[in-house]
Amino acid sequence: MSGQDGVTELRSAGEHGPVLVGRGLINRLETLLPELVGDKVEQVLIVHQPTLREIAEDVHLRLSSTYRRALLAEIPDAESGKRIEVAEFLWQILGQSDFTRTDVLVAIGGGAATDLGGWVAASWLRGVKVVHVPTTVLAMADAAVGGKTGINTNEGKNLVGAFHLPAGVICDLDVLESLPRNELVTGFAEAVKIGFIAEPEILDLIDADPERATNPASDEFRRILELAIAHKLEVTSNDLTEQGGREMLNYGHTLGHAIEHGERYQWRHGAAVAVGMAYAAELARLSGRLSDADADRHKRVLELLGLPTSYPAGRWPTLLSVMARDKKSRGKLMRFVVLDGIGQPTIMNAPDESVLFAAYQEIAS
Ligand SMILES: NC(=O)c1ccc[n+]([C@@H]2O[C@H](COP(=O)([O-])OP(=O)(O)OC[C@H]3O[C@@H](n4cnc5c(N)ncnc54)[C@H](O)[C@@H]3O)[C@@H](O)[C@H]2O)c1
Ligand SMILES: O=C(O)C(=O)C[C@@H](O)[C@H](O)[C@H](O)COP(=O)(O)O
Ligand SMILES: [Zn+2]
Repeated sequence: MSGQDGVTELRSAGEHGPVLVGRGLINRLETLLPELVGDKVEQVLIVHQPTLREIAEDVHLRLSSTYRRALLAEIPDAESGKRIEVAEFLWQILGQSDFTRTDVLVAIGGGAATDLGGWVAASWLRGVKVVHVPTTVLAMADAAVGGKTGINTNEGKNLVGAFHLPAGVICDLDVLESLPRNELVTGFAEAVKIGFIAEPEILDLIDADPERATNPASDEFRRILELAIAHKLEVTSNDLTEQGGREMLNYGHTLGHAIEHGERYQWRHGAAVAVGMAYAAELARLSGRLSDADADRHKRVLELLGLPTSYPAGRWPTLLSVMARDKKSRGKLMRFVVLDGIGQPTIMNAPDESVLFAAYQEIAS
């Protein structure tokens, strides 16, 4: 899939911009960005997390010579950035600089930064261009791709948002060198998710050598990343607004989001989704859909990576009430993504509360 300069360009049939994967890409942003957004742009707003300050300042310098004005905005880290107050701060900057529909927002950071940046771009003037520069494994493999954007509210995760496709996504593998191991591994959970719902090759690569699979310098890591991106692009280009196939990308998220909410967002999204997948596997196994071997494979692969697969027994009543707010619910009916086999995701409609509880007991610690 790689081009001559070592850059892979992944594209989808729809209006999603290209996803570039390679090295040294951020150092070429002043030439890459105009290729993605055209030549009408006068202003850019670069939004970044505190951990990416040095990189963002360098990008700011580069883009200041390309555009009439480059603005730089630092947002609070992680989930504290996905809040309405932070969006208001960015809207204020956009308003005070007369940011127009021909201008572009560049979001640099993990999934929290691309979710917030994407949503501010979606809402400003009802939609300005956004280019994502994801800097975590999770954001490269999942969050920056596919156009889901949003923020949290006190009641739950991502409850406010919009579908807004990026004009491009730039995955510079060099930036992963500074990523702490825990961030790398928890972010990997979303690639594992794609492995279970559609691309078992990802699981085979992890089984064969988990160290190499999670090493951003290895061919295996790049293969996994590109498989995950390509799958997400394909699914979301067929179903941007989650009327059908896209729901499968929510595997492990019904319980996962409830755990994040219950933990006041001190758990990483990927870690919560790992527990959520272990739970969904038990739900499918107890319902006679998934074999014991395939359910056990969830636990094995996740634990090989050092991801959690259990959660305290006493939390069930709260988790159940938060799960009811999941976006897949229809009225009072809860819906879960489960597997009929590896690579065969489907929706389980309105499961009985007794089976939901029984599955939880299988993962309860
Ligand atoms: N829109 C989607 O389709 C989608 C998909 C998956 C997840 N998400 C969202 O993404 C978020 C999780 O993303 P995340 O795991 O990337 O979390 P994150 O954005 O909170 O980043 C995790 C941590 O890593 C730091 N960091 C980022 N890049 C770094 C780097 N290169 N070096 C050192 N530190 C770095 C960040 O500052 C932060 O502290 C959640 O809010 C989740 O809901 C969205
Ligand atoms: O892109 C999607 O669709 C997904 O569900 C990907 C998920 O990994 C991601 O965490 C997403 O933000 C969850 O969406 P939500 O609609 O359940 O908030
Ligand atoms: Zn997710």
